[in-house]
Amino acid sequence: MSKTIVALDFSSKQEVVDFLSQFDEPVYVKVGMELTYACGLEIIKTIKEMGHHIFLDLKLHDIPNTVKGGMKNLAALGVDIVNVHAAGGIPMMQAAIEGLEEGAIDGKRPLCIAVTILTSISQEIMNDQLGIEGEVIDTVKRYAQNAKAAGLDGVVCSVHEAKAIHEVCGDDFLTVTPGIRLATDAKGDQARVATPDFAREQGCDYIVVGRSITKSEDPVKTYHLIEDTMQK
Ligand SMILES: O=C(O)c1cc(=O)[nH]c(=O)n1[C@@H]1O[C@H](COP(=O)(O)O)[C@@H](O)[C@H]1O
Repeated sequence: MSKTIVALDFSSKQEVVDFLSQFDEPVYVKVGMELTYACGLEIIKTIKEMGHHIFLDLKLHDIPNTVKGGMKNLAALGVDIVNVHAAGGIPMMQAAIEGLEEGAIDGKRPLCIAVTILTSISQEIMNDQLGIEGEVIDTVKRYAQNAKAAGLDGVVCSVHEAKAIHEVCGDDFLTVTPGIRLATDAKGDQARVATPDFAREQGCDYIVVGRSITKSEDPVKTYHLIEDTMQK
């Protein structure tokens, strides 16, 4: 199974089809709000028909009853992973699982993971703007433990927290890590970044890579370079 999830942050179906047509193997892709708001959930069907795995990244964050209803409907799409914000609290995350179980096709629900502290959030932003005291790693660990207590399958975190999360939540608890940059890439809007090499060393289960692949001159070649690094 591929360990690289490619973020399809595009605004049209044509861009998605053109991008994926370059690959002659199944790719694990992430469909987020940009693509969903442009194309609707119909795009899931298109990507599934092309044979790819899908992480549907809609980051649900609302009261438990609303998240439960939302997840019940998402479960019917047959995607592989969905997510919520851990900041919604344990009852909201439990409701997400209940909704997924109710809506599951053939009794098999998608994996559900919780976004901890976004990789675009620095230590300073977390302390000074969000008003959360202490170190980022401690908040991320606490959110991960909440996610595990609620019955989720893993978290989204930065590479820098993956090892600590496996230590407190176990090796089976998934760490999905965006904020991936090649050594030559600019950080852009991300704050807590790391290379694929470091992600492998830290034991990340999956890395999420967007612009380093989608905006590269040869996306297929860059994808394989990154995936080979993860599989070393
Ligand atoms: O949930 C996510 O996927 C996510 C969480 C997070 O903390 N940081 C983060 O960057 N992401 C997503 O990961 C992708 C990163 O894109 P690039 O920065 O272009 O590699 C984007 O689609 C983000 O929405």
